[in-house]
Amino acid sequence: MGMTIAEKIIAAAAGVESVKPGDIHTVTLDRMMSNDGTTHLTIDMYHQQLDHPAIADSKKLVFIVDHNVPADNPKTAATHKKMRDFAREHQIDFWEGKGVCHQIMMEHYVRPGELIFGADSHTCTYGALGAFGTGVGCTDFLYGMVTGTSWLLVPETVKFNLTGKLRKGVYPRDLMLHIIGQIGANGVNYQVMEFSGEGAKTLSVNDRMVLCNLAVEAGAKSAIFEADEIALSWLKDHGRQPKQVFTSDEDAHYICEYTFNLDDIQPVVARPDFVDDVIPAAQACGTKIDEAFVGSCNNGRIDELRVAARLLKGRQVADTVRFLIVPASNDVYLQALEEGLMETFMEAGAIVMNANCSVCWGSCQGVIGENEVLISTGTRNFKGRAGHPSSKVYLASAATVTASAIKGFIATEDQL
Ligand SMILES: CC(C)[C@H](C(=O)O)[C@@H](O)C(=O)O
Ligand code: SF4
Repeated sequence: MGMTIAEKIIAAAAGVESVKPGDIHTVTLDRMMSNDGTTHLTIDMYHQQLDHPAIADSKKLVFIVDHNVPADNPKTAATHKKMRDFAREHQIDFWEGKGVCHQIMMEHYVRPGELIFGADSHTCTYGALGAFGTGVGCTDFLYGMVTGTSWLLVPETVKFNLTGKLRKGVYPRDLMLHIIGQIGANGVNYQVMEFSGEGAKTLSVNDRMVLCNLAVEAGAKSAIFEADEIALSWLKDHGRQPKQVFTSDEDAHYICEYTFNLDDIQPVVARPDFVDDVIPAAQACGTKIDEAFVGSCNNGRIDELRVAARLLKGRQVADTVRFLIVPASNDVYLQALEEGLMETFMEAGAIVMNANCSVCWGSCQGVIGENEVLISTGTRNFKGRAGHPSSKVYLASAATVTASAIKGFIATEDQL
């Protein structure tokens, strides 16, 4: 029986010839990332429950402060200090205020064929480069930190065959929200979403990140694209070589297969409070909004900033709306500066913030008040995600978010 890309990565990490879904293996981790959401808890466990043993390989560890940065109160300042001190003591790569963890990982670390654990659910993003990334809790992270290994139950793989090409005015974000709407928030629980087909070839690494990143919102253990020439040339541009490039065998086993024709996708929104409550954006048009947000590890890259700038050029953000634009990293920020996008944002009356999770995380910047409505390119829209429990979050593409910020109510770009 052949193997899928994910199975081949796990087999290599386990040092065995082959694996199959349902097997449990001990795997060697290529890289581990943890952010300020939970690293302080891992460090506490390390000191209190393990009596501070040696770290297996600190060169494989990356700590990133991105969720509440700069610190917004003494409690988060203390968690950051704990991370900073620990990273210094153990020579761990440490990033603070330079961008959202997954964006930093993609720009600087991830390589095709790697097995990467992150103490963050959207670690599945790394599949855009043909790596197996998955989110773990603090206990598993700590175990990996001190042993360099972990256990892994080999997941089933689901094939997503993509055909056609997205039409003008339709974005990868619409495609992925549409897919989640179709398969549901539990659609691929503990399974790998493998994207392939001629439609996959029309997607850039940025586009693939949008798809892989949101996979966990359908319950996925991981998500992956084959590291093809598009991924390899992106990697080369970023000064890295693959660890190993894997392709799925002809006779690999898939638990099921779906086909999505990209030509059929239209702009959509996910309604509050469920990511899989997806409807055509046209049906939500007219809903009054208080805040709009372009940013996050899902949708805060240069592509989305360019879309926002294109629509904002010569227009103004509605008086009744706060429009937050937050680059996913400083590299994205610098690129936007170079292209003059920041001027367009400022002239239009948007609020540009430092690279961080911002209101996607909903505990630091831009939180929304009682009964307020946010339209967001963030990852989640459950009750209270962006602020007050009575507030509401619609998820949409950067184009729909920007058009809505200009109009003051949910609108699509063709309505401008
Ligand atoms: C803080 C972190 C553990 C959390 C996650 O795991 O995803 C956050 O990034 C989120 O998006 O909700
Ligand atoms: S941007 Fe949002 S989804 Fe991504 S890591 Fe930050 S809080 Fe989590």
